[in-house]
Amino acid sequence: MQKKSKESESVKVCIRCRPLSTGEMNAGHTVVVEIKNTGEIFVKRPFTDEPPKQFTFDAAFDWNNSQQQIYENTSAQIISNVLEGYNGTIFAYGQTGTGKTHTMAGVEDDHKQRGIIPRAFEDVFKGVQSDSVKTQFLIRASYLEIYNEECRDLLSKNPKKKLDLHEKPDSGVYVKDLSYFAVKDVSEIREVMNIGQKNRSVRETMMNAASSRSHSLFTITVERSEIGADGKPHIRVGKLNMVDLAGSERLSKTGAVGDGAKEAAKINLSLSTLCHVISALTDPKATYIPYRESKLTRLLQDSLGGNTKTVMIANVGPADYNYDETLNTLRYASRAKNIQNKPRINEDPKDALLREYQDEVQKLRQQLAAIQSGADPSELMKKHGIIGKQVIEVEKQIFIEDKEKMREFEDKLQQEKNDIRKKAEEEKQLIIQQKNLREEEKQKLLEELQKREQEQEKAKSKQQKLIQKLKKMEEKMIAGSQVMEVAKKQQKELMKTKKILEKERQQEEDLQRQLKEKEKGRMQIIKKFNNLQEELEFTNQKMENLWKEYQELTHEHNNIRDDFDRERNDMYDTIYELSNQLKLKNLIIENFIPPEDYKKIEKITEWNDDINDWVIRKPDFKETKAGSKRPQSAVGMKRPTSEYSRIAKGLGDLNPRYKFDNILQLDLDMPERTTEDYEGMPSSKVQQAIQAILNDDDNVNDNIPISTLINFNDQCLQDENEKKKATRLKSAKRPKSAKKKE
Ligand SMILES: Nc1ncnc2c1ncn2[C@@H]1O[C@H](COP(=O)(O)OP(=O)(O)OP(=O)(O)O)[C@@H](O)[C@H]1O
Repeated sequence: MQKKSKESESVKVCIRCRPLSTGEMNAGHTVVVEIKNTGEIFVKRPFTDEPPKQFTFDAAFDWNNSQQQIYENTSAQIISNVLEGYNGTIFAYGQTGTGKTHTMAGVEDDHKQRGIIPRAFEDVFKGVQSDSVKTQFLIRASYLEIYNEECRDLLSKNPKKKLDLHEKPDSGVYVKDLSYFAVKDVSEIREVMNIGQKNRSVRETMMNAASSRSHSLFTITVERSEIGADGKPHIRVGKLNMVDLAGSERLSKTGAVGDGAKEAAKINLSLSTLCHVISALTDPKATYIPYRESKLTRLLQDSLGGNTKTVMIANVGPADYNYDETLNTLRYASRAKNIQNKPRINEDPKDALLREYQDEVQKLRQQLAAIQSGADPSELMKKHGIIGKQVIEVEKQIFIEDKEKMREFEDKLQQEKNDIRKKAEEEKQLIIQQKNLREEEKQKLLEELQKREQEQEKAKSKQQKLIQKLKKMEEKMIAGSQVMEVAKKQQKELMKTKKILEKERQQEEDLQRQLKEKEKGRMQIIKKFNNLQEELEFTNQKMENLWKEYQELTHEHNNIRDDFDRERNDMYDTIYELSNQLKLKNLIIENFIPPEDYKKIEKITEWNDDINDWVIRKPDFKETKAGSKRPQSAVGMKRPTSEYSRIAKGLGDLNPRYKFDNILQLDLDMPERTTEDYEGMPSSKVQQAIQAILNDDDNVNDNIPISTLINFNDQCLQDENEKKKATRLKSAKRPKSAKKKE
């Protein structure tokens, strides 16, 4: 059941401007941004006499404000709301290199430079510690990124795996299969963040040495259980999203190419969808909010126009060359101020993990109590089902009295185990010393003794394991601490004072605004004039003011038109980049995918609105005709066979298609012969030489002169070569090379 709040509240929008970077200073850039502590920001168009543009936000911070001040004034309140059971979102928005990551994560090793996320960790656990001892908490963390319009789990073993978005009517949009880690203290949650950060997609760009190329979302889910007025435990669940968006970047300005350009195009597309969502939410004529057009806006759906308490921190740069981007950020931030959310406490949700957890701990306690009282724990198991089937990794702190009892019980078990061993050893010695027993009898008795000892030890070990398990599970649930009751009260007082101060500051700002309005209106009040001259002067003054106002409005109008032109050009750049990618993909399809395969794929795929992607359509079995049944394998055979093949095989047809198995037989592939056997009678000289070789050595010398023999060798070879040549020319066919497949 979710408690509905009647109040609706606007998204809180704060501005943060970083200092000029060393590079900007060296390049001679000047500061065009001025920030007042009333939440006002003035931006002056460089190299003009135009009056600076002015915007007012809930708060505005410049380079003199510390990370601590930013945290306290933008986020601290949301953390305590989350502990009460509200959903909260803090997100940093702005041009690339303006300090979003610095604001959200900051510098980990430097205590002063830590950003909102690590500071939130400390406040979450402080809040838990300062709560009542009777309140139990379960805290989980998850970390994901949206890279190139794909959701990825930064805590998964495979952080590049694409995850899908799904929606439930009661809990809204969620990421399927996203991992959650239960954490019991600040060091554990910090560890989770560090693991995730190592997996983030970061790249050096012309605007930032370590630019985030993805939107990242760190979520802390806080479940709290308290005993209500009805004496029953009630669970509230608050979810805190901390979002570091990738920065918008003009392709023409950053000169990104290749993967960088592809990333930038996707980043710009999702950010422009965010801007369209903001515009639609604040446009009274809008009938449709384009949440579904990007993964980012789907995940932020509850934070923008939903049931969440939301803070947007718009980051800007101070330098003149970023004037257009700064103005653009401020315009969208200004619109976002008008988004109305309806935050509500999430009470007793169906899928609270803490409840499951409490049930498990309860069962383990009963089991342990049964063991202590000598009852059979297996009876309890039967009664309550298998315990610990779904051990969930969570955190907690045990109640002191239980802790002591548990330690006593553990010590007792260890003592009993030692006694068993000691007793067994004594009995063993007694058996060995018995003289009236035969050796076999002794051996048998010793074996029995050892078996008994092992069984007893096993039973005790089992009990020890049960205690360990219970301890581990209880450690996953954090309980409030009584010691901190006083601190809690002080903190509450502090928050209350802060709220009052904040309210007063806002009232003061409102008054100042009203004063300015009145100043303007004062000139228009009709008053009596003493003479015509006075009336003329007044009218002239009024005309001058109106003319000034008209000029300002004309300027503003021109600037907005320029902005739209610029935005349109950026969109053209993005479209150009996407068209290039499309052309490349078409080229690959046309040249490397057979048209029939392409058609087949096209026929079976469809667009899925839920996951915003193409999917293979599920076959509609009703539409397709019931196909013939797959034939059964012939008895004793490896594959199905038909009557025809049986007959063919029976008639001795060796065609492999009639075989009963799929064994492929390949005969040895012999090379084609290209020589010919010698034919005809050899010449007389050759015959003589052969004869000479066949005869005895002595005879050779007698019948053939040595020169002849020498000549024979040459001549013989010559004859043979010529013959071979002739034969080759006549008969040898050069083997043909394999035909190239078309
Ligand atoms: N308030 C600040 N004080 C000092 N340095 C800052 C401040 N804000 C940002 N920086 C510095 O400016 C640089 C860019 O900041 P960061 O990476 O946070 O920008 P980003 O908006 O997250 O950029 P991208 O969108 O490209 O990821 C970093 O070197 C960071 O340390």
